[in-house]
Amino acid sequence: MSTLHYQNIGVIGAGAWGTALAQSLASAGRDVTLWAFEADCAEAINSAHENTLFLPGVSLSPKITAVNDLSVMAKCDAVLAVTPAQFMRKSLAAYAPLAPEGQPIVLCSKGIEISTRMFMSDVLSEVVPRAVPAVLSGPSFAIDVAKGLPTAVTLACEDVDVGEALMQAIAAPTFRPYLSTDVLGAEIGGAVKNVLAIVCGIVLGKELGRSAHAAIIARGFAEMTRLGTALGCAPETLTGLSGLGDLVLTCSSEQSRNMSCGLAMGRGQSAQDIVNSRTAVTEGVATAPALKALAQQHSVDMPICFALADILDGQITVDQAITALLSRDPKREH
Ligand SMILES: NC(=O)c1ccc[n+]([C@@H]2O[C@H](COP(=O)([O-])OP(=O)(O)OC[C@H]3O[C@@H](n4cnc5c(N)ncnc54)[C@H](O)[C@@H]3O)[C@@H](O)[C@H]2O)c1
Ligand SMILES: O=P(O)(O)OC[C@H](O)CO
Repeated sequence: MSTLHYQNIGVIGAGAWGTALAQSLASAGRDVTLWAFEADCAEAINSAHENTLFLPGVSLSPKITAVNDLSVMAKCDAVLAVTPAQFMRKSLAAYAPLAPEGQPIVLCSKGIEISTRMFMSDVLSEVVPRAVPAVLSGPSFAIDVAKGLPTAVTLACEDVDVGEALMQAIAAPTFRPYLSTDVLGAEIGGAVKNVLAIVCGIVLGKELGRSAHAAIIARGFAEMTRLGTALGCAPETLTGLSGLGDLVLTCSSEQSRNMSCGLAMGRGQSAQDIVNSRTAVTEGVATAPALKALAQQHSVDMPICFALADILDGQITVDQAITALLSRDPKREH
């Protein structure tokens, strides 16, 4: 049992997920300060207790204080970083001069930075090296968590004492974190499953059937495992909540932004048009090319993920990708 105790929790990023996490933390009795990038979003949360921009229709706890000023985060015992992956470096860089030595920063976003092929923990170590890094990831739709529907997630931190204290702070009646020390392993699942969820959406949008859908999930999991193994992650992390757990959720629900993006692509819309029509982030679209580059750098074959990257950058059409995947040489399963 850790002797550390975290009561004041900051959340950087008031999108759907940051807001849902703030709500869950408040339900667990924590004092929560939620930083919103948009000043009017912070104002709406404080005055109407609703995030009308990113999580409309959920009545938020009045115990959540929203701010538009990052300096408040420095007074918190621990901070959750929840801005989309492609904005994470910018948000952390703005916070870096304020961050106290040894403050735990829990990365809750899922993706790989396009320009550097870095996972969020690599970005954090580079930008705020004096923070203690942790990762929270697993099957968790923001709306479910905000409504108090139950789920379980992986909470990874190499410092076991800090990890245990974070687990105590984040655990809520219907939100159950399981502790791990495999930070990178916990990040891989979240990044790769978003890419695979788009592919699963395409499969269903093209009406290729549930058998093809299940085959993509299983072969996609094999790709995730190959990458994780090459990068030194523990196999049990990949079969856990942040890996297989989140893959199953995201690939099987139209509620997922990534899955629904794929569905629309399978029905003929371009990814760019879909992304442009949304205020919400579709992380897999940005992560797919970064994932392809990272996997190639490590000589890891991920044909399903590569096919999506090639569709997104216009090298091949959806139909050509399907034909190419189906005409690969037969192989051993393992
Ligand atoms: N929504 C979910 O169900 C869910 C669940 C688990 C994890 N996540 C992950 O959480 C992360 C955040 O997703 P979300 O769903 O909360 O976001 P969202 O789609 O609800 O909102 C978009 C977010 O982007 C921010 N933003 C837009 N422009 C910005 C800029 N220039 N600089 C900084 N921030 C900017 C907005 O303030 C807002 O917080 C993603 O990595 C996502 O994969 C989401
Ligand atoms: O809506 P998505 O596709 O961004 O998925 C949300 C969460 O990551 C599910 O765990």
